Amino acid sequence: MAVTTPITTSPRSTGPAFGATVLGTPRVGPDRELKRATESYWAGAIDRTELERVAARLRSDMWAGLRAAGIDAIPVNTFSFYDQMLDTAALLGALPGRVAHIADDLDRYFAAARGTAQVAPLEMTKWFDTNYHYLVPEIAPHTAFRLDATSVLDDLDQALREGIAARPVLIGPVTFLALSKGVDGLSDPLTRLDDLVPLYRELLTHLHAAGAQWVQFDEPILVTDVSDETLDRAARLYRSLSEQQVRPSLLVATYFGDTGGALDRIAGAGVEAIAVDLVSGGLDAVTGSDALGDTLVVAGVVDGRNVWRTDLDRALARLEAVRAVAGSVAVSTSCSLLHVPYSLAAETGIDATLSSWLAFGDEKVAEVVTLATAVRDGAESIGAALSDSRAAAGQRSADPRVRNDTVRATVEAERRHRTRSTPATRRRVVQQQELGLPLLPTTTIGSYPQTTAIRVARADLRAGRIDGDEYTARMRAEIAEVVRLQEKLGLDVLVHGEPERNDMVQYFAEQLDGFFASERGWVQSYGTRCVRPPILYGDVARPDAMTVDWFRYAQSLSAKPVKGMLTGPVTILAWSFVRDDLPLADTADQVALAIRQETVDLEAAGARIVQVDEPALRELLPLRASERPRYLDWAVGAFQLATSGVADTTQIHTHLCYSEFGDVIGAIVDLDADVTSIEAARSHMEVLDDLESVGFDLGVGPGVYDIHSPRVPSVEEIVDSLGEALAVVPAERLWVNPDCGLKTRGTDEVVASLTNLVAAAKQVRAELS
Ligand SMILES: CN1c2c(nc(N)[nH]c2=O)NC[C@@H]1CNc1ccc(C(=O)N[C@@H](CCC(=O)N[C@@H](CCC(=O)N[C@@H](CCC(=O)O)C(=O)O)C(=O)O)C(=O)O)cc1
Ligand SMILES: N[C@@H](CCS)C(=O)O
Ligand SMILES: [Zn+2]
Repeated sequence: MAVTTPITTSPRSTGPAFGATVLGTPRVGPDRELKRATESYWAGAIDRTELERVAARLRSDMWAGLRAAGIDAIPVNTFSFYDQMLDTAALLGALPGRVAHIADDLDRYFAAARGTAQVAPLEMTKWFDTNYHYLVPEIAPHTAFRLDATSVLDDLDQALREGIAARPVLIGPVTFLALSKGVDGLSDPLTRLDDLVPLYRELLTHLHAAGAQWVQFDEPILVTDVSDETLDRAARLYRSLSEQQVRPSLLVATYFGDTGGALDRIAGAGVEAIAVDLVSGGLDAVTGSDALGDTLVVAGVVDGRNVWRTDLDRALARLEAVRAVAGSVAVSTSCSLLHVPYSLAAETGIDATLSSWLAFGDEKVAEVVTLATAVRDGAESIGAALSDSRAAAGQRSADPRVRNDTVRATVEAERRHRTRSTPATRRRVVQQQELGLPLLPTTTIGSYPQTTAIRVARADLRAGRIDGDEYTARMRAEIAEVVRLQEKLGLDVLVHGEPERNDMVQYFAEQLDGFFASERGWVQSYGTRCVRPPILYGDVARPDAMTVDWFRYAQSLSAKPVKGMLTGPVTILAWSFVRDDLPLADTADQVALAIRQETVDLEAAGARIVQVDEPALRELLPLRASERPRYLDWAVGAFQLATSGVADTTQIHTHLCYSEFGDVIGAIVDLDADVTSIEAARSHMEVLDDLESVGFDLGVGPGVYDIHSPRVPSVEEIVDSLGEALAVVPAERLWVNPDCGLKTRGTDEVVASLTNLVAAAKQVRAELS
């Protein structure tokens, strides 16, 4: 791969021009080395020195790889031991006061991330519309911001010692505060933006003195519907930073959407460079701007969050359009590569044809460099790469695995089946006759602890140490154990525990046509937890039933109803790498049809209740309000298509979690699920008020305790939660369940918590009768 030299005219300030960069990198390690080292550190198996050695090595390898590939401006400080928002809170002296007593800075940091027996962790929530979760900093009126730049400066120092053209990356102050939570009476953390200015100015001074020539401020908040007031504040802030005499050049990075009017405001504030995401949109904002004549535009033409090979012709056309209006242009990924796996080279089970359609992290880096070469030397200089790109695109669109006319015809024929014929209130009556459940029925969300024994069985199967029969026997033993436990605890509606699922999306993707499930394509979801998003490349069909045998076995062990347990179409899409050659709404209907077939098969196998989980319903909600109604329309439609194939007597449950539901409350009603279990413990049941206020009159199970914490809730606490719920929801519609599945918890905590949950339900039932 040709190494690029600077290709552009110099921007205003001192930083050297560059032609090829990425906005950020994965950090967990190609083989999840950081995950293993961090978890070993937590377990006391390695010390801090060893953990830091692993971290330094990962950084060093990443930078060396980027440099060798031809990237001429390398982002640093994109490493994190847990999360970049938490790092920023630490940088600004804004860790919560409740961890201040912990002397060791790393342990203090981990305490804020994970909590300890004494202190609660920070809340965690979705990073924009991705499957990455960040920790939500808490900002009070009196939070005394104080700069602690040790970590950034150490990172920079390591990079410069290794001869890296390093560009430190920081979360921009506007995004940092906009995503923080106001506490102790502070309603809007952004009102404290001016208080951060001196710290960021001081930081620029330190970074400049240490040798940084560029600094990147990540401001993805600017692609959302921010108010004019926020834009004014942002422009003032960057004006104030750019007016500083001695400093590195400033790059403000926007990504995940269209910058709209924010682009001109930030360019006009005097920063030297702006990064724009030209994959999710944004070209019109750039070409329509007359404020970029002196600005280096870092053009994100290589998709940083999906895995398709870049169409080089299309990317070059975009780069040309940018070059026509910008002072200069550099080629980049659309966002950090945090959201894609490290390298296609690690995948051994993928066929060469499919592989030729894809680009993971390493391959995207190579694409950036190729495009930068074309910008510098002309398109003819990358003739071979252009031919390859065109050949792969042609081959992909003609491949028979991509298009399945039977699937398309069936979806077309079934598409109108989106409603259950009988209204929910009448269904409730027949379902109650069928199920005969007590008032306030108790249940769980589906998964029980994924024990080491379960994971080892799966690893043994993969490695050929055991065969399929032995694996089935081990999973059945787990199911039997979980059913026995639930009978003993006295739960009313049982689950099989999901031991056979490596992941609630990947498990289904592995069995559906149209998906490729990677072996090593790990992507960080939060902290040390990773997922392997499947790649959805073709029309989706269900060759065989996916869950029926496990259900049938579980139901054979108990007279109580066992829930059939499925993942819904929206969540399957949200946690996969989706097609870029078919509208998401169409793919959603294909997945929905497969799930519909499964619900019908489960019903035929004796399931009286089928749960279709949609924890990611909120996650895919577009960042711009104007695009939301269209999304909600197809998302709700897909759920309805998936769930309306069963008889009135079959009760459909759904489960929602990981989000604030305010923006999707109407959609939850429209799902028309007979029972909705929903995360509520951390928000003190507020979601129930929201639901009832829009006329929700279906069954609801607000989570009565938070499964994200190891804490065992007392009977009294759960009774109190149920009291809060009963103030809003009539007893006939109220269910009792935890917030979410129990897969990440230990068995002892689960037994103790569910014992209390059942006792609390019984106590409240007795009070009601
Ligand atoms: C509910 N959540 C989910 C999201 N996205 C998903 N796709 N799935 C989800 O469930 N997004 C929102 C949240 C995020 N929450 C979590 C929670 C927990 C995890 C998690 O625990 N991840 C595991 C990996 C899970 C998995 O795939 N397990 C495999 C085994 C994988 C493995 O490590 N194998 C080893 C060999 C065996 C061994 O030694 O254990 C190997 O390959 O080296 C399985 O069970 O078969 C994690 O470890 O991070 C993720 C998101
Ligand atoms: N049924 C799944 C839902 C998680 S959101 C579980 O229990 O893990
Ligand atoms: Zn959940």
